[in-house]
Amino acid sequence: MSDHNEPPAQHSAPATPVLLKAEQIDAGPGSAQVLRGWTAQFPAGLSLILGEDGAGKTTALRVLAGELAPRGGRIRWRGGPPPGAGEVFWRDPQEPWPEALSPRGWAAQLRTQWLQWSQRAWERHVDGFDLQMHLSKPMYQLSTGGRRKVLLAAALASGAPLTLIDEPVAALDRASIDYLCEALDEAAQAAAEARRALILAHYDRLDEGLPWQCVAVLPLAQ
Ligand SMILES: Nc1ncnc2c1ncn2[C@@H]1O[C@H](COP(=O)(O)OP(=O)(O)OP(=O)(O)O)[C@@H](O)[C@H]1O
Repeated sequence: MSDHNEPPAQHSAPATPVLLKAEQIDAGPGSAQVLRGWTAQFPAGLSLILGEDGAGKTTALRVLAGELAPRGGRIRWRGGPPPGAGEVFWRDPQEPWPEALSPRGWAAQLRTQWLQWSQRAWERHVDGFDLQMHLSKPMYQLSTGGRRKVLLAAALASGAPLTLIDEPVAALDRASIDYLCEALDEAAQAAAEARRALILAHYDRLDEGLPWQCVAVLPLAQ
């Protein structure tokens, strides 16, 4: 980007080698153009896409996940083409759940799908988010916060090379937010060591103590 009036797309430079790059991405849902020339670099460990409501956080995650094709620009993963579906853990929290799928049933599916799935981590997060009593219920019977916690527990247990999480604390109670921050702190270290990228999108930094490797700022009305 050569326009000197444009706000910086990258708030802090990654401290370790870059795993994932978004280069000059133009994209948006439907006919909307939400991202214009979006450029960001994500290293191993924990990173944040930071932006206000409507800034394009979900759009950015969908592009990184390969769910939404950009109209311009490109995604690079480990120096090559974009990550394949088998490398990315991503589920739009707004997406409806299959009828009759329970958290336990979903975890059983994910265990076969993700080589690095940690059953121990899943069970710990189930306890940490107080999900035990909901494990056998269909997802649609859980509250919005309950479904969000299941999604977080699964994302953090997946061990996927690239894990993308949208609006992590939406509809969460205080105790669950505290547990999430502890779990993220631990997951950040594990991801950095295993050279995996864990990327969240949110409107603030959640907890100043979290070891953000990179904070990519999405300005409103790019
Ligand atoms: N299908 C669509 N067609 C047109 N515009 C859309 C569509 N879906 C979303 N938008 C608009 O695109 C903009 C960016 O949406 P996006 O969901 O990526 O932003 P966000 O930062 O995640 O914000 P929020 O947290 O409000 O969802 C918003 O203004 C939204 O209203």
